[in-house]
Amino acid sequence: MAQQPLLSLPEFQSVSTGTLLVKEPLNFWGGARVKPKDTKNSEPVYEPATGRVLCDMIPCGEEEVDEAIKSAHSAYLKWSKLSGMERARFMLEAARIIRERRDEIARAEVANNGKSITEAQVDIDVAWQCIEYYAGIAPTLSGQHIQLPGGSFAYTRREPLGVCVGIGAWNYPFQIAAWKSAPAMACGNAMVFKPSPMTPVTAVMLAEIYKEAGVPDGLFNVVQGGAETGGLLCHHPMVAKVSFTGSVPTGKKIMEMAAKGVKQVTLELGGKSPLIIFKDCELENAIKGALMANFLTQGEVCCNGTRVFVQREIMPQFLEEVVKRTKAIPVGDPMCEATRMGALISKPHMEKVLGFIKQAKEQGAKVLCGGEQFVPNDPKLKDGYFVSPCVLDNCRDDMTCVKEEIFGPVMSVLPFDTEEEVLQRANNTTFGLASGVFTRDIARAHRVAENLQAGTCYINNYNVGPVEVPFGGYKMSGFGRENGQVTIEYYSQLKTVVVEMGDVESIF
Ligand SMILES: NC(=O)c1ccc[n+]([C@@H]2O[C@H](COP(=O)([O-])OP(=O)(O)OC[C@H]3O[C@@H](n4cnc5c(N)ncnc54)[C@H](O)[C@@H]3O)[C@@H](O)[C@H]2O)c1
Ligand SMILES: C[N+](C)(C)CCCC=O
Repeated sequence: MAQQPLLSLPEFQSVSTGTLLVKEPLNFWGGARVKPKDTKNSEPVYEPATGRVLCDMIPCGEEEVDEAIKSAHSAYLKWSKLSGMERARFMLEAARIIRERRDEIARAEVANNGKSITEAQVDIDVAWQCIEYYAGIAPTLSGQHIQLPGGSFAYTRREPLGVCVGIGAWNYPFQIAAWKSAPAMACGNAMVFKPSPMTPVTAVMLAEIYKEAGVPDGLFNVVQGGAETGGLLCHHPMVAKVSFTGSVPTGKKIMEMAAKGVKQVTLELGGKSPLIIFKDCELENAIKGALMANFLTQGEVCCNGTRVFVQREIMPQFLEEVVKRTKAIPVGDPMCEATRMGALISKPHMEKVLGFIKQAKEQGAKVLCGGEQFVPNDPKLKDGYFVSPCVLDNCRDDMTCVKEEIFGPVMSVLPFDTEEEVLQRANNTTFGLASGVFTRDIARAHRVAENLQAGTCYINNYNVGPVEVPFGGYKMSGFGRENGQVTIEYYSQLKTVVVEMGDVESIF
């Protein structure tokens, strides 16, 4: 196994758009970066803001996946024997290192993903907060004592699952790796993580940070690759669980593969979430909420509220203000502090998003602003994948832009008249990840939250995601949860121990 020394993270401090080239191996197991065995299936990875090649993604084959999983298993044997307090100390140290290196990691994330530096910094903050949160939970994991007749008793033990696999999407590369590894590690598991082939750069930085924090070698491993490598992970007999973030079609395949080995699965899938704005809302907040619900990370957010239902009486004021503010969103170099929207993940994805907008116009929607490829003045950004943020009016529920996940900066606005009507329309989807409601009427807010078929309902806000709060879907948006206390149940199993204090009463 060829191993490289740790990459010094501070070298990312000087990264600006168009300057980063990643040459170091991007796999990590056995406590070090590992060079790929075979470079024949390598794929270029692009910097979205410039269209320049940032690095090569070289997929791991069967032998490498097996090495990574065995490395995880040997770490699991040590890690699972530590107390929660001991595990917490390593995790808190990892959180501290991430906090200290926030800007370097954020810059690498921006170069690879294309989102604005302002958002990337928040993502890194959420990552260390998640690790800190689960470090706090690790020492509290405990079982129950149950008294039985005659002095006998039973107790339960919350035990880890073993080697867990994490498979991530490209929109929150570092954060997803933290959301999966933190609860897994708190419960005593080890993890092999596969990032999206489009964003291979930052997960390995997290692996180095865990190593520096002192966790056993092999506790958090990174294998690079796409569908084939993902399949090898899901089928491996030493894997106990797969936690997946990505699209619905891939989620179905993951479930099928995991079913063959009766492995546990968490699926965090896509969405087409409704945001309902009643005429009695505080309009300024509702407008800000609609922008937050649609334009974070260039609209590439699973829980975005992309179907914005506005009560007919306030539609003119809502549209006027939302369009004015959408037009004012600074789109451009994602490394600049003033930028609020960067570049989409890839050229094909940008073309797909523009295709949805074209189709929306053909089906009768009216583009009130944006919806075009945007070429910033800076010559180095001329080949970047920028799209101007778009507001669509005259939308109907049967249009493709209203039914399908676009995963780009496109807000579809739909009028409604009554609460009953809007609830029926909002729930008329196979997705169920998130939802939102703006109203001053407390009773209505809770009634609507109760009746929306989604894993999250935001009242008078949207897309806030504190790590203490569970996150996950209803219907085809998936199952299982990330974040919050409940996620412990998805990374552990309960053993019951029954203790007899008297003699055995046998009927034989
Ligand atoms: N609910 C959430 O938390 C959440 C968060 C982010 C993104 N998403 C969803 O993810 C989608 C966009 O991300 P994407 O394009 O990376 O999704 P994707 O499904 O194409 O890929 C996700 C991951 O699965 C891997 N993969 C693909 N085929 C596989 C297979 N056959 N076996 C094993 N692994 C396989 C990919 O390499 C990648 O790592 C959107 O639908 C979005 O809504 C959901
Ligand atoms: C925007 N949030 C709330 C951070 C969620 C991001 C998770 C998925 O794309």
